[in-house]
Amino acid sequence: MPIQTRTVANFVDGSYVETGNTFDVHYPVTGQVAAHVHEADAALVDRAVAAARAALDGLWGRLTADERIDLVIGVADGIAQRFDEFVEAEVTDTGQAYNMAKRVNIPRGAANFRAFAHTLRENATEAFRMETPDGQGALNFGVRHPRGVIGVISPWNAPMLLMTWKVGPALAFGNTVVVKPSEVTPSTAALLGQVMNDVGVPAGVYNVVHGGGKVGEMLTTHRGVDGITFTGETVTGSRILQAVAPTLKATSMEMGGKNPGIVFEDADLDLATTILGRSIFLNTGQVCLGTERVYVHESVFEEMKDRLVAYAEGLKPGYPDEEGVTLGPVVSDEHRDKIVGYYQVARDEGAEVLVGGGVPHFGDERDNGSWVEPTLWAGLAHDARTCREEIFGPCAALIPFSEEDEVIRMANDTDYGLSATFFTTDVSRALRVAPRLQAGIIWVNDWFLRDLRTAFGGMKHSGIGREGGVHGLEFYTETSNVCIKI
Ligand SMILES: NC(=O)C1=CN([C@@H]2O[C@H](COP(=O)(O)OP(=O)(O)OC[C@H]3O[C@@H](n4cnc5c(N)ncnc54)[C@H](O)[C@@H]3O)[C@@H](O)[C@H]2O)C=CC1
Ligand SMILES: O=C(O)/C=C/C=C(\O)C(=O)O
Repeated sequence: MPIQTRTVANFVDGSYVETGNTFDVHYPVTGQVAAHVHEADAALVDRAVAAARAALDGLWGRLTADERIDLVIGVADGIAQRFDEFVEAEVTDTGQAYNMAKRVNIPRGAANFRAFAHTLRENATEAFRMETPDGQGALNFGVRHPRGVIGVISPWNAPMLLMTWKVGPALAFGNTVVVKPSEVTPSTAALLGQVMNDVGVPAGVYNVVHGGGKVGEMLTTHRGVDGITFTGETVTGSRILQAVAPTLKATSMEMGGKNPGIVFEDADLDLATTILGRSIFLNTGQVCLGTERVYVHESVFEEMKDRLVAYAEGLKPGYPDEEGVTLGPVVSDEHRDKIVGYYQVARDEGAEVLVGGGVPHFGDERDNGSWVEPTLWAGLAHDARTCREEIFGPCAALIPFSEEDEVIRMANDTDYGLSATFFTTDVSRALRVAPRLQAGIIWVNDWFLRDLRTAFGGMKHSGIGREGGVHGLEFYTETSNVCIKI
């Protein structure tokens, strides 16, 4: 499928800005150039931050909450109106199947604006009446203020979903934003600028600057930025925390994972196979919540092994628009090389390769793309690098266990703590095990079921802070307490 090469510009103060200094984005299916992207420089980042500040102090900051919420809901409608353009941009940047972009990533982009518009409408601040020595009392109540100019730094694996997951609440709660999308997948963030103009969001509320870590750092160190919300790798998050320290910015950090899946002996194995198969291989394993360690009770280990291998063998790699395609490329050659490097590490660590382990050969233009085989291993020690380090590819290690306490210990024995998924038909076990797992999100008998009103974030090296529903208010607003003596 030939694709059209696009030009992707920055979006600052309501207008697209080309800098003339471009870098290329590649279509991972075939390696073709998908876009020429205009990289921002420090002067443009300054302009974006100044525009965001001016909007905050200007019309946007003066809107009533209802007026603002109407505009935020308008953005969701505007995404729906340009649905096909967003799908096309997402598919050509990531190589993911049209089905996935159409059913998951672009609709969630719109939902992220609607959900937080409702959060603001439906949640009051606290109020406490207190006693005073004169017997008259006093009334305390909270007043929320937007935090200010928010720098949004987002990754490439679900570009539209993860970028709007930050922009939706930021705008709903009254902030303005400067977004630095991943340099690998910049197109949907740029297109969203068009929607902002379509629906009448004032200039300067939403800004986008393109580039890699250097441009991200211009935001994290900028004195005009009040908060940084980040999704990406843990090592990048750590760098960002160091960079923000001198200017004392608030941060919200969503980072990497090495998520366990557990199959107890009483699990419904059909269900466990289908859900775990999805959790390991969806989006070619590039989902932060996906499973990379599968612990299976020894009594059903061989059966689950065969079932998951059959699942992997049944995946259909193909073009994004091919009927029934269930596996795409990974996002870039660089990421493919990282995954293939781990495939070698696994072999060096003595893994039995149950399926995959290499790079597929198609005999056509896709051999210039960024493909890897879906891969499962057995025979790895629980503390092998393959079982400890985030790979972020279509792969997982299968590890047997015999006791409940043992598997909880192994599941928690990691630097990360983003998600955990387990399968059991025993309600008592579900209630007993779930609270003992050290993860921000725990699913029982399902995976990636998301209610946007719930807390989302990671423990340990997977994150600092929670977003979602009212939890995002902690980061996107600041509360003053007003105490009135009666
Ligand atoms: N916890 C969560 O909710 C999620 C976490 N992730 C994690 O994201 C990672 C995959 O995304 P990647 O794009 O590879 O992450 P990454 O950390 O390489 O890049 C993320 C963003 O940070 C920017 N960046 C890089 N260096 C920077 C610096 N020094 N200062 C400021 N910005 C900088 C990048 O340009 C990009 O926009 C995985 O580790 C995955 O687990 C992905 C989705 C959700
Ligand atoms: O549902 C969320 O808020 C986060 C979802 C994460 C992904 O879709 C991903 O990492 O691919």
